Amino acid sequence: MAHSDGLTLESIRNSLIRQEDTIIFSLIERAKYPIIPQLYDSRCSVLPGISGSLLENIVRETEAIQAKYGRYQFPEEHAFFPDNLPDSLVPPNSHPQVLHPAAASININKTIWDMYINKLLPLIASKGDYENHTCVAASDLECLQALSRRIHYGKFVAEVKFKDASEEYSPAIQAKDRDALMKLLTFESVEEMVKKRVEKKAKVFGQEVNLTNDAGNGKCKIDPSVLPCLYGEWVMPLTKHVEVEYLLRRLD
Ligand SMILES: C=C(O[C@@H]1C=C(C(=O)O)C=C[C@H]1O)C(=O)O
Repeated sequence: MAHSDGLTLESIRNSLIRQEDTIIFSLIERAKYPIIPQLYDSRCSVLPGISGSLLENIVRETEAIQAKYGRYQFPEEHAFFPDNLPDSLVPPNSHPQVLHPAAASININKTIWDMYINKLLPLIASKGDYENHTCVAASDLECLQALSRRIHYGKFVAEVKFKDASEEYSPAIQAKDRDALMKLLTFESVEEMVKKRVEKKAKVFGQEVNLTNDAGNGKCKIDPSVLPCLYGEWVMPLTKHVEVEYLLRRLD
């Protein structure tokens, strides 16, 4: 069903499908590098007088620049270090506001950061060193932003689902019944398809391309089985967590 804002569940799902490509390509890029423990450890900071890990500092400062130029005016973008971001110099964008204003209070980037560093990275890279730590941090930031955008897209998914069936969602929202909301918004068959598709995409995007053998030589730049695991254990549950959090505030 199309709403006055033009959103449909199908258009939202198409965006999630396209975002899979971004996530998988960014992970393939990140898998070129090792895990450099000093990058993530605040005790190993090489920056005199500055606290926090190198990755934290690079992310915080990159976000400050991007905030100045308007990145966080868009409701699908969420900063990892939202406190004390500079104001945007760019005039507010004129996109119609689709989400309930309470959406702005939902940011689960701390959880996404921990999942990425502690659970996901060890599945795609092993410990080692690489001279240019900043390059690796920039690659981490690409992955983090792609995952964050996808997971917080749950707000849009929830908005459309609510508009499509407000009479079913409203009583569960009023009763603050998280389990009932989770049940209403879950589509297991869609989740199974997502897991199969991301595995296939990792196989296709990660294959060696050469001119003599179209199918590549079976080598893959990233283990494709990581993808259904990443999506099944973290990306989809966290997206649904965002959906529930949004719905709980939808009638405020
Ligand atoms: C995002 C949706 O909501 C839920 C979460 C899904 C996901 O994160 O991919 C898939 C199906 C649903 O269980 C959806 O219905 O498309």
